[in-house]
Amino acid sequence: MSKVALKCDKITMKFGGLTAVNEFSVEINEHMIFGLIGPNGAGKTTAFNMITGNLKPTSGEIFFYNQNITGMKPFRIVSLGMARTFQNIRLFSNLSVLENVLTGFHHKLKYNLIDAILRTPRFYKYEKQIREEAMELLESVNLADKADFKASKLPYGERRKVEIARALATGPKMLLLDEPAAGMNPQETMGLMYFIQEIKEKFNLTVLLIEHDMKFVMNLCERIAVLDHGVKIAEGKPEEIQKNPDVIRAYLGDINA
Ligand SMILES: Nc1ncnc2c1ncn2[C@@H]1O[C@H](COP(=O)(O)OP(=O)(O)OP(=O)(O)O)[C@@H](O)[C@H]1O
Repeated sequence: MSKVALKCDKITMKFGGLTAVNEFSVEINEHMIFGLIGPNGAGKTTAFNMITGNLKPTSGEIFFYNQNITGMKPFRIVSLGMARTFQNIRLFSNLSVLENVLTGFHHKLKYNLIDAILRTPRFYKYEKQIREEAMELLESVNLADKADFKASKLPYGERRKVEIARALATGPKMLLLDEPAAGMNPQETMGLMYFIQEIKEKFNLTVLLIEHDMKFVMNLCERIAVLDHGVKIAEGKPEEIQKNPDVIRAYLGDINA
C-alpha cells in the first residue's frame, strides 16, 4: 500500500461572509500526480494557500506525511519538503536564471551571516556546492545554457521551468503547481506535460496541480478532485470525472454564467 503524502481533513476557509472552501477533504498518495480542478472562483487557489501555509484554515486539519502542518508558517512547510509555484510566475526578474534557482537553496544554507560577511572558508565551500547543485538542476530542466540570462528575458514556458527548478532546489517530496500551463501555447503545454512526468520520476515527487486546461489534466493526472463553490463535488480517475454529471453541470453552469 502506498503511503499518504498529504491529507486534508475538512479544511474550511472563510473570508468574512464568504466560504471560499467548505470542509474539503482529500488524501493524496505519494508519487501520484493529482489534479484539482473546478470553475473560476471555486476555491482551488485558496485550498493551495491553506496547504502551503499561506493561509490559516478557519477550521479543519492538514497532515503532511502524518505530521500536522495546519497553520504552520510557509517556510517551515517548505523545510518539511513541500514546494510550490504560483499562478502568476514569481521570479526575480532582475536576477539571472542561476541566481533565481540559488534563492531556492536559501533555507538549506549551512553558513551564517558572520560567515557570509567575513567570507570564511565555510562560506566559499557551501557557495560552491550550491552553485554546482543549482547548475545540475538547470541541466535537468534543459536550461543550463541560459544560466546567465536575465530571468525576464526568457520565453514564458522557460520562465515557468525556472520557477519549478527553484522549487526543486528546496529538495521537496511534494510539489504544488498552480496553473502551470496558463499562458502557454499548445506546444509548450505538451512539453510541460512530459516535463512534469520526467521530474516526478527523477526527483521521486508527489505532484498536486491546479489547471484549467482539461486535455492537460486528463492526460497527466492519475486522480482528480473537483471543487465547485468551495465544495468537493467529485473525486476519481480522469475517465470517471469526465463523465460525472455533477462535474459536467458545474462546468456548463460556469460557461452560462
Ligand atoms: N484573500 C481573499 N479575501 C477575500 N476573498 C477571497 C480571497 N481569496 C479568494 N477569495 C475569494 O474566494 C473564492 C475562491 O477563490 P480562489 O482564488 O481560491 O478560486 P480558484 O478556484 O482558484 O479560482 P481561479 O480558477 O479563478 O483562479 C472567490 O470567490 C474569491 O473571490
